[in-house]
Amino acid sequence: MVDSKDLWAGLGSALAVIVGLITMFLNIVSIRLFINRIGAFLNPYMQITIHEYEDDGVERSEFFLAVEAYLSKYCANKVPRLKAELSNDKRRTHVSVDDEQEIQDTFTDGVSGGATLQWYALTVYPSSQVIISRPGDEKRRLYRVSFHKKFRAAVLDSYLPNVFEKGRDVIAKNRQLRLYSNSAGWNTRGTDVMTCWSHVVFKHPATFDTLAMDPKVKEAIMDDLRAFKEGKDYYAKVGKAWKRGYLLFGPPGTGKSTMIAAMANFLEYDVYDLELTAVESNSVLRSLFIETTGKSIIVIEDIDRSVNITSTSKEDYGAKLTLSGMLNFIDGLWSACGGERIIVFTTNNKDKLDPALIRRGRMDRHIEMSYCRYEAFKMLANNYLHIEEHQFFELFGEIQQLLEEVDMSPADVAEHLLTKRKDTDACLKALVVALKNAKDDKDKAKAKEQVVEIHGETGGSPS
Ligand SMILES: Nc1ncnc2c1ncn2[C@@H]1O[C@H](COP(=O)(O)OP(=O)(O)OP(=O)(O)O)[C@@H](O)[C@H]1O
Ligand SMILES: [Mg+2]
Repeated sequence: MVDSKDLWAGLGSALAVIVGLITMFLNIVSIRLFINRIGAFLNPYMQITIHEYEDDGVERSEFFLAVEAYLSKYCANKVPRLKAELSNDKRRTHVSVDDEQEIQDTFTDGVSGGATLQWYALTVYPSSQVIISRPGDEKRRLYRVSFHKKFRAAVLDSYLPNVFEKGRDVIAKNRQLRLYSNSAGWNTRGTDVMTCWSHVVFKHPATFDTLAMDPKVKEAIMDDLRAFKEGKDYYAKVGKAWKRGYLLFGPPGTGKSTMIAAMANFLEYDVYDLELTAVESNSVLRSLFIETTGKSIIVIEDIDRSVNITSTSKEDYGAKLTLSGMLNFIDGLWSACGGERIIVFTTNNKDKLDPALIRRGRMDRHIEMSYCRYEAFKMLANNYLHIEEHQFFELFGEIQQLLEEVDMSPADVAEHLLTKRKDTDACLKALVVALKNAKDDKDKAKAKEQVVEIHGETGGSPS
């Protein structure tokens, strides 16, 4: 039999040992913490880490991607090793700083003076016990930046936001432009038809250099677009949504669609080509609009023909897509959806449009695309045939005179310049013949009109 006193004594000493061990452990931990703290206190440098994935482990961090783009663009010449990968669409190569490297960057801040920062591109591998459930989980990349503590505020308040901003600009520049169009399709369960965007790579060769029009008007449009693109602070300051509306009007073949492509290439914006006839209602229009992203041009071609949204349809309560829906689309919703969007309407008949739809403030600029006049012709001749006025002085003179009298669209002029490309002289002569024919037709039509007028006035009928 064990004596109960001995039992208690045994338990007591076991407890004392356990308490002793715990105390020792806590001491070690606190000593460690203490040492770490002293170390941190004495270490003049601090670090910030930017992980590749967001906390949810699924989405790649926008900040990480911006840092990667920033370092690749602005610091790549300072590192010995780069890596090249194919872009997602496998059409382009993408160069970035290779892993396990140190990259130095400097920055000057008015308050704290010049700072040197050390970036590290690192890859971390999870311990072997971790079960990998997703592709990409087998390694995680991160960027770590180390700098002197005295720059803490400057790095957090100005250097890192600047890296983010510049990195995002680099990403925007490198990305391929997209052309979105809306169409009706089955939803994923195959139960309902819905309207949604699909996209292809936008590759239109048109630029402002190739667009034939009055150079002064062209320059004014380019200035306007430039001011818009760089106007983020201005729009914020005056409390306006960061958007701009353009109405392009003019006869067929005068370059309205070409102008939109030139705008997209110039601004490096995506294009959303909104087909109104496929939009069943205001709410569909609204959801399509909400899905558009910033840095984009939303286009509605032939707005007068797309849908009957004149004022009369306001009263037509049966119409699902209404003028007021359109007006909301243009102004009301902008403020809710961030900014940097341009909206462009094109039409052959400006007069047919409801004034409410195109009043200034909704459509800020009305741009007339007109028939081909001499300045535009010179540009087309240069683009298509690589010729200048002085080389074909006489023919150019003749064409100049005819273009004053005859309305021919740039599309038609371009067509004549294309047909006999190898023989420049023949091309120009063919154009002169076409212009003369058009002039004859115009003169004949005019004469006929006059005859009708004269007979109309005298009450007789033309024989
Ligand atoms: N101003 C222009 N400068 C250069 N090329 C032009 C111009 N206008 C027309 N073209 C040429 O003519 C073709 C047709 O032009 P575009 O489709 O831009 O005309 P549009 O005004 O949109 O016509 P529509 O009213 O029929 O839609 C283009 O492919 C382009 O090559
Ligand atoms: Mg067009």
